Amino acid sequence: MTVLVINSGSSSIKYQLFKGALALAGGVVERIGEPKSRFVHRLFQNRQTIDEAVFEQPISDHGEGMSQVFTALVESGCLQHKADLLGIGHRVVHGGEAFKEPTLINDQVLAKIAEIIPLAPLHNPANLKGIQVALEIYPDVPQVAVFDTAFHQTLPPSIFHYPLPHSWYKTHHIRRYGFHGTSHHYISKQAAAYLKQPLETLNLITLHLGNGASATAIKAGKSIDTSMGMTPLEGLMMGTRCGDIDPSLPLYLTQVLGKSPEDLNSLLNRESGLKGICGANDMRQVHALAKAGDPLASLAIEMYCYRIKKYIGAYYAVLGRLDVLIFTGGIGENDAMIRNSVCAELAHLGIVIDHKKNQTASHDIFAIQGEAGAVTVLVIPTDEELEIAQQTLDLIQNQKCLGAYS
Ligand SMILES: Nc1ncnc2c1ncn2[C@@H]1O[C@H](COP(=O)(O)OP(=O)(O)O)[C@@H](O)[C@H]1O
Ligand SMILES: CC(=O)OP(=O)(O)O
Ligand SMILES: [Mg+2]
Repeated sequence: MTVLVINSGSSSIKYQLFKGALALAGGVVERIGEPKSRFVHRLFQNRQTIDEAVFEQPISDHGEGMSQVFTALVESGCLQHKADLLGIGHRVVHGGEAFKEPTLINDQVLAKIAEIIPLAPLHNPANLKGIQVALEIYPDVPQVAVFDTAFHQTLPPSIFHYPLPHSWYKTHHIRRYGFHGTSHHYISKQAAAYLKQPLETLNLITLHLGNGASATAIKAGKSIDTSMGMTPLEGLMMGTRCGDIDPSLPLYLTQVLGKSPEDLNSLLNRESGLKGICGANDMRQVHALAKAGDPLASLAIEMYCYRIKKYIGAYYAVLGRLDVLIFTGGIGENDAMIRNSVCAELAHLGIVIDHKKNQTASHDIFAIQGEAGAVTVLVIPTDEELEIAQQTLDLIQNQKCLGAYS
């Protein structure tokens, strides 16, 4: 029996089909609603892609996209019938304060996710759309929502409150929530298993460095602070998002430069970060520009690493003792130069990198700390889809034990 995991974005659907912990197939439907939609369907064996089909034709909406995914899964022999699916797990970015754990989807849950839309206007409508479409196609298959915010529900009040009028929290739920929780949680468990130590005994800082980027301080297996806030805009510098800035800046942009709320949204979410400084948001391209002598690309890299370093210092202070520092995400997993710059001159905190180990190219976990380092530094490939599949499976099996499904 298999579990399908769906990560539905505003113009894309990413999916993976799992049998236990093994991914059988996966892919992405991109540019939905645009004339040049693209659907890539891959088959996996032992974590390697053994076949890839690319379809380039217009896909008008998420419903059509999801139907094509289902057809491709059946035609490539991954699913004989809908009944082969034990469950469907959906990534939902914002769960507000309502969802502290994976949740079986029903009408009330859908209504609650819709209620949270004002807190995550970029993400939740697309997630909801994916769920609605999957429910139409697979009405009898149990569906589970797994929230990016759930792992951070352990943040203490002194961390999750903003120093703003308290009534705003009461009436408008304005607080810090944190994101990428599925990834931070997954890599912390992977680190504990790799080190053969109970997670509860470890103090960790996890760095998820992808297009979006966030840092989390984890103590006794719980998130105690994280860099993203009410939305995924706060914290580290990202591909196109600014991260921490003076909160007066949007006021200045509105009052002095006449920018509208839509302009601000676009400027801060899509035109800032690496892209804002040097014009490129893909870190590989930023490196290429820097190598070619572009001073703005070098500046962007320097800013990116400095801001991560600052969070490491802050979280070290908060944790009191640091056992493990983890890099993950497309940049964290692949970019030795960024890891090196982030960790440079942190020997006074016990963070020392072995330059040779740091050059390792691997799809598995590897350690990169040097002999002189007291802190274990790990590179861990994240797998949010696998974590969602496992949480979905656990929940459905528990429900079955309770007799909710026959
Ligand atoms: N080999 C590499 N070296 C440096 N950066 C890389 C490499 N591979 C991927 N990246 C970077 O990873 C980022 C995307 O990370 P990813 O985790 O895939 O993002 P997403 O948030 O979309 O899941 C991009 O900036 C990309 O340039
Ligand atoms: C929450 C968030 O920032 O997600 P992503 O990195 O997928 O954009
Ligand atoms: Mg990712």
